[in-house]
Amino acid sequence: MLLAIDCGNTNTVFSIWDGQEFLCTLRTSTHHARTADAYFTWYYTLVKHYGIEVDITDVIISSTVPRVVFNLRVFSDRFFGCRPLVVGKPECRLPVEPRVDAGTQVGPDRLVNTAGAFDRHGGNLIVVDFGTATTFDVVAHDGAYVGGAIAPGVNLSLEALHTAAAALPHIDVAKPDRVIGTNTVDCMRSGVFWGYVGLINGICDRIKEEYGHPMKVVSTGGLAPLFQQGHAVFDVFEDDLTMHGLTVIHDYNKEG
Ligand SMILES: Nc1ncnc2c1ncn2[C@@H]1O[C@H](COP(=O)(O)OP(=O)(O)OP(=O)(O)O)[C@@H](O)[C@H]1O
Ligand SMILES: CC(C)(CO)[C@@H](O)C(=O)NCCC(=O)O
Ligand SMILES: [K+]
Repeated sequence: MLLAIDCGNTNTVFSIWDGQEFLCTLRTSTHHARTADAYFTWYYTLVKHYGIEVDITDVIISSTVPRVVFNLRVFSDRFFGCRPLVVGKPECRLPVEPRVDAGTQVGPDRLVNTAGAFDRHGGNLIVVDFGTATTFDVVAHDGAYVGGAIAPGVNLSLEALHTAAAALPHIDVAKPDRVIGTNTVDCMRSGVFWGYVGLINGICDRIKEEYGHPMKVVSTGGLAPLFQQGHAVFDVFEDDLTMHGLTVIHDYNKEG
C-alpha cells in the first residue's frame, strides 16, 4: 500500500492508497518541528480509530515546505522501512517535464496537480487549487506544466484584512446574500467572496485568451465548491486531485 503525503503551508494530508481506492485521509496542521515519532503517534491513533488494515510498503511526499521533509523521511524509514519518493527531487521523475524559465522551482503541489489532472482529463487545462495561496496551473496539450498564476489564498486575504485594520474582525469566508453589505461582516464577506469570483473568472478568461486554444478548468481544494456558487468558471471539481496526482507520479516511477 502507498502512503501519499501532501504537505501544504497550512495543512498536511496523509492518504492511504491500496491500488484501487483511498482507504482513509488524515489531516493535520503543518509544523516544521513535528518529529517522526509525533507523526507516527498521530497517524497510528487515527488508523486504529478507523479500524483499517494497513500495510504500507511505499511512501510519496509532496511538500511546499522544505523543512518538513527531513522528519517525514525519518518517519518513513523508521516506521515503514522505506525510502520515500519526494516530488521535485532529482530521483523522482515526472511523466512530463515542466516548461518554465531556467532555474525556476515550481511548487511540487502544482506539479502533482498537473500530473493528476492530465491523467484524468488530458491536456489543455487550467487547474485552480484553493490552498494557502490560490494557484492557477496551465497544463499543455502534452501534459507539461507550462506556468500559471499565484494569488493570495482566500483565508490569507481575510486574515490580512483583520491583521491590518483594527476595526475588522476575524471572519470565515461565506457567500453573502447581497453584494451591498449593510454591516461590517457582510461588507467583508462581499468584498472577499465577489472579489474572488472576479479574480478567478478574470484570470481564467485571460489565460484562455493568451493560450489561444479551448481549455477545461479543473478546480480542487476545500473552498472550490463555495466559489462555484458564485458562478466561477469551473468545468469540474475534484476533491482528491492532489492525492490522485501523487498516485500517478508514484506509478510512473515504479514502472520505469
Ligand atoms: N467555508 C469555509 N470557510 C473557511 N474555511 C473553509 C471553508 N470550507 C473549507 N475550509 C477550509 O479550507 C481549507 C482547505 O483545505 P485545502 O487542503 O484545500 O487547503 P489548505 O490545507 O488550507 O492549504 P495548503 O494546502 O496550502 O496547506 C481546510 O482547512 C478547510 O477546513
Ligand atoms: C504557491 C504555493 C505556495 C501553493 O501551495 C506553492 O506551490 C509554492 O510554494 N510554489 C513555489 C513557486 C512556484 O510554484 O512557482
Ligand atoms: K492543497
